[in-house]
Amino acid sequence: MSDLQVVSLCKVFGGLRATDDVSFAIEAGTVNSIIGPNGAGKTTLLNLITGIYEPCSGDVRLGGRSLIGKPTHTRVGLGLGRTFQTPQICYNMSAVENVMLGSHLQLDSRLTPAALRRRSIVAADRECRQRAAYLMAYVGLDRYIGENPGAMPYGALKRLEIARALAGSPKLILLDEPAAGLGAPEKADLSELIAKLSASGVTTVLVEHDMKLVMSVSRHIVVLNYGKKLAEGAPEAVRDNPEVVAAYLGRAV
Ligand SMILES: Nc1ncnc2c1ncn2[C@@H]1O[C@H](COP(=O)(O)OP(=O)(O)OP(=O)(O)O)[C@@H](O)[C@H]1O
Repeated sequence: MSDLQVVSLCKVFGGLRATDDVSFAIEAGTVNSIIGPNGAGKTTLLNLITGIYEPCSGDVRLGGRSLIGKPTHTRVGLGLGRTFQTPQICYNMSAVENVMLGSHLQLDSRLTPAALRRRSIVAADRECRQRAAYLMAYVGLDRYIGENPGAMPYGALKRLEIARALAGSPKLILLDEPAAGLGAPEKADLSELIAKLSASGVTTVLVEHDMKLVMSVSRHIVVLNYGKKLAEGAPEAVRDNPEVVAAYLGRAV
């Protein structure tokens, strides 16, 4: 069953077709990657899926429902989660509070009950904190729960974003260059975490330059070049596709 469907998606900046009639489907519960040389349109595509950009034409469907024109909180409510290329962290909050932010749609945010510290609000807050702590342990960050993110290494901040995205209970999580800036041991841990996410039923989509990681974790790969879909398929088929190799100018894929 397909979870995410991208249908004839287009985005034009001035005269530049950054996304040019791109269509593909992502199967529920699988790990997928979107790859392509610099400027191929990967980030634009991700921004179209998450609603940062509205497409000129085409559709994005999650679980059969169109996301076009829906605000970010509705997309999150429909099961979309994401991380950013550069971690977007609130440094005036503790690590666990950053993860709690990801649950805000599930909490009662009305002013009066919050100001009166109603028992239900206090209980929900405690539950939210416990779940955030659980998610931090899930991504391997239990030692940082009470820490300020400023004291955390870069690789841990990238995992903190994954925990925050998971706090929104996504059906599908988009990871924007999750391996960028990580060392080899951290990449190995990331690979394990991605496999764990997939095993738990979360559909995963990576936008990633690290081909070793992409080839080892992905079930399905979509290749973009100059805004168009150049190829898609299983890692071996994509790696052996002469057009893909040519697009990477001879770089080993
Ligand atoms: N907001 C924008 N305004 C104008 N042009 C843009 C904008 N965003 C992206 N582009 C252009 O669209 C094309 C695709 O860019 P995009 O960032 O999506 O590629 P990418 O595959 O993510 O590249 P990279 O791997 O370098 O991050 C590029 O030519 C880029 O200059």
